[in-house]
Amino acid sequence: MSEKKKTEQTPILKIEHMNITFTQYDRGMRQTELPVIRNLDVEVHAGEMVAVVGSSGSGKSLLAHGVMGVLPYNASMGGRILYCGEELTKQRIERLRGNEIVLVPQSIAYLNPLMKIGSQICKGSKDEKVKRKLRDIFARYSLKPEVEELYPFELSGGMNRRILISTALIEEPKLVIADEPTPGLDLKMAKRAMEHFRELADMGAGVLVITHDLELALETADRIAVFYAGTTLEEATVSDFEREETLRHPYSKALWRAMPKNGFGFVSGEQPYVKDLPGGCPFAPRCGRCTEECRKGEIPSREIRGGRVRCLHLEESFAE
Ligand SMILES: Nc1ncnc2c1ncn2[C@@H]1O[C@H](COP(=O)(O)OP(=O)(O)OP(=O)(O)O)[C@@H](O)[C@H]1O
Ligand code: NI
Repeated sequence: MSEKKKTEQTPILKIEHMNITFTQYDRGMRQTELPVIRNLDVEVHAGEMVAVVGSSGSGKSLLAHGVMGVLPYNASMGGRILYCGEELTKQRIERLRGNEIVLVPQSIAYLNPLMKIGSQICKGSKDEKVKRKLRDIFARYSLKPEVEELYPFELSGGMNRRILISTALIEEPKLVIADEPTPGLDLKMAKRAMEHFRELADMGAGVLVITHDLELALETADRIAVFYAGTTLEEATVSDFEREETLRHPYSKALWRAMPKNGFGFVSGEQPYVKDLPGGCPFAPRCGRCTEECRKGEIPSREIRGGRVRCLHLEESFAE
């Protein structure tokens, strides 16, 4: 699909200024607020596969759960989620969840331990069409037909992971959100799963894959949202990742340098825990370009060369 056509269409999913905050009580029963996701924007169009790439604990699963309407009771969410141009209200997501909008959850603990694999995936359906689709999916993921009659505890972790993916993909979803769908899979299976998501996008669905594996994402996705400490620092096309110079944010550039083919570059320091988040840019404490300005207030998201970025130093780095 051409870039132009893409921007003219209403996105399947549009997340605007998403905030997710936990309310906690400390020992003195004092209430504290823990802002885990702040001001996050992401868009997914029909026919597009977007990968949200971020490290552990950055809030990726919460982003998925926020869209699916399954946040824990002590979390509150702000901002707007639009599905096909209309607000995705609680009632609407409850209706669409599991059919038009599917989640591939991060943990295989989401499988029902008391239900045989076959009926679990087909959700009890006896429909011949569903059964045929199940057989196709099994063949694709190298699962023998006998597996249908087994329970999750009888399968290995990697097999259960494939079952989890199959459970979501037996539907004909318009929007797929996959939360770390590949851990525990060998490289061949991981690639097969990503290619399966790619196919769903090519058939017209919007696909949002959440992962920490940038390299795998670059092989299959169209765009990458670089996620760090609860927000997106950059949205770039996959081709922007071919060279360090075409990337916009210093953190994305650091991720680029850390890829094996680019020399395993190392950036010192750690992603801050939400409680200790500095004001301003969350990457500031680790950034070579950081100035006083970066540590003050919110860094606005700006559009530059067809992507988006939150960084104050663009003018000098892109004087070209
Ligand atoms: N119920 C909760 N109460 C308080 N804090 C929570 C709760 N659930 C998650 N968090 C915090 O929110 C942050 C983000 O969690 P989340 O599971 O979304 O991270 P993630 O990016 O998916 O990590 P991983 O790669 O390990 O799956 C973490 O720092 C976690 O401690
Ligand atoms: Ni997670």
